[in-house]
Amino acid sequence: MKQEFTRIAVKVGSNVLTRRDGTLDVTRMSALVDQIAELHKSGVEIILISSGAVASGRSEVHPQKKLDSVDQRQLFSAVGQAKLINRYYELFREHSIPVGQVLTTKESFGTRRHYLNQKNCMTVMLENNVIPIVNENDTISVSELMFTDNDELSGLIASMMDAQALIILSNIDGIYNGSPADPGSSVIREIDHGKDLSNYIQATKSSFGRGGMLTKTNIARKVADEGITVIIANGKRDNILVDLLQHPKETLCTRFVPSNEPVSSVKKWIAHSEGFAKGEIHINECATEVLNSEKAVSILPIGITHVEGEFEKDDIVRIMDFQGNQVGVGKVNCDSKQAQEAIGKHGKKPVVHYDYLYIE
Ligand SMILES: Nc1ncnc2c1ncn2[C@@H]1O[C@H](COP(=O)(O)OP(=O)(O)O)[C@@H](O)[C@H]1O
Ligand SMILES: N[C@@H](CCC(=O)OP(=O)(O)O)C(=O)O
Repeated sequence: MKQEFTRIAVKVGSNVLTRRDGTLDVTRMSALVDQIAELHKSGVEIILISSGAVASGRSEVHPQKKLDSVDQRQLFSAVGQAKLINRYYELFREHSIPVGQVLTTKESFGTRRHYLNQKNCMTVMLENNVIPIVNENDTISVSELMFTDNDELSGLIASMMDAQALIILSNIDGIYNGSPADPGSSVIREIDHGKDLSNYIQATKSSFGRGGMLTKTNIARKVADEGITVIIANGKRDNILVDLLQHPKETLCTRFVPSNEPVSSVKKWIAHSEGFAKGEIHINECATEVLNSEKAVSILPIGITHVEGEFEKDDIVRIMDFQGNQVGVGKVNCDSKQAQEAIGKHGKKPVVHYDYLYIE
């Protein structure tokens, strides 16, 4: 059967993989592995981003004394990740599919070089028919060095690997147009660009999840803007992955319509690099206007009102409009001192070139 996608990233949330008591749901894992194996055999390249390390480690160790949240996460994930990958290894082996483990950190996306190293690693895995299984390296990612959650990580991976679709599997059928607990609300089937969803999303999240629906929605929108279809669906439903690909119209989920404007690889990296921003470039009203137009424009010194923070050439900065709202992210062409000196001057080189500018 002809499929819409030939390369997909699949993110499986903690809740899909754990039972109510926090133990690893091996039956569910096995069902998902069977589906991934079926798609893999039909020619779809798959990158799996799997949560579940902390949840699966929790039932294995029983600390003598009370641990703080960081210690708990480090201890449980160290034990749980080994258990998780071991399970995947055994389950995929039944289908004669080799898998490889990729543990990453937010910092590993900070420089273009690290980014490309990771991309190369996963590309070579796919070329050799190995399914990459990605998770955050929770043992060394602490507080500000952490991803918001694995939804954020999955967005980065889908974008970096030029996936055609990102499928986020959670314990819910999609984004509801009200409280999911309210019988009157239903799943929004399709979300177009620019639709404001903030009224629908509740702050609640499932018992083992980290970010909740809000991060899922923000990530989904960003990734869809880069031309990648994003699907949020229920990983606990039988055959969900195969159904999503083979019977997309009949399968319940929320689908973010992708933008059809191509985004370059560098811009995709910049789009997800906001967390590494070293400073801010504030622009005036006129520059804000042109930036929001359809034109391809760079940030020139003439449109800059002030510069905040200290940065080096090639660092990531936030672009702020005349009202102080963030409108984009870019890679600077000079350091903060040179940018400062050039403010308001005509005929100078761009501080952020269009090729390295991502407007949100
Ligand atoms: N409008 C909404 N539609 C669907 N789910 C929502 C909505 N608002 C809040 N949620 C909550 O988001 C949860 C899913 O996010 P999360 O707990 O992070 O899951 P995961 O562990 O799969 O990443 C749902 O179980 C639900 O409780
Ligand atoms: N890296 C963590 C994932 C935590 C997380 O983001 O969970 P989720 O919100 O379920 O995707 C783990 O493996 O336990």
